[in-house]
Amino acid sequence: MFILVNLKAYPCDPIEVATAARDVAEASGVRIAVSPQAADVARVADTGVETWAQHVDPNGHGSHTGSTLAEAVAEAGATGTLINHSEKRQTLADIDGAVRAAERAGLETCVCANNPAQIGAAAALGPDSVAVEPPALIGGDVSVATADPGIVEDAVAAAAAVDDDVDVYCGAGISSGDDVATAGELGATGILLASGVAKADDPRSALEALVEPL
Ligand SMILES: O=C(CO)COP(=O)(O)O
Repeated sequence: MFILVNLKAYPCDPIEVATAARDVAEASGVRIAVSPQAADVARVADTGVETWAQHVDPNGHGSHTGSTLAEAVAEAGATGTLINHSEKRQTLADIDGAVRAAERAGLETCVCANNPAQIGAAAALGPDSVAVEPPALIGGDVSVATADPGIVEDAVAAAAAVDDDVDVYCGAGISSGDDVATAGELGATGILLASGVAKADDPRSALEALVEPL
């Protein structure tokens, strides 16, 4: 399983989380990445942890004030990017453009979606992975894998019907190793989580608990 820790705009110490994630990944052999604010990408990447951007815009270099350039986050050390997170929705055309921009910059891509129908549409754009995250469960205490296992299974089927090569992740409310294991049993090959680590009193212990059953 791939574990992607999205720090969103939470007031955590990104270096504390990044260092813990790097150490837990090394000790467990589980692939773990951290996705900080764009301004923190370089110093998070400097810890040695796999680092993802939270968003990139479809544009390349040019007159695009305020944009997050795929080339810039790649230059800062990111190796992947989320696109169309539930809290950073884009139009279909911009999602397509962002996937292409990320590819040009050599970034791995994960397009987020609310439900299986959107997962199918996202998979058709040819990203490396898609992630189903029901908005109502994001930031809550109940894992998507427990609250709505059918949405994970249906997302896996929707992606496979379009393109077998696109990995399917899931997220929302995931905080324990059991949640991660259950997501895997439903067919997900990775999870996205945020509050379970970014808001934990001890992010290192939270990460150790996540990988424990893997
Ligand atoms: O949005 C998410 C990850 O991208 C999920 O957030 P929570 O883990 O806080 O539910």
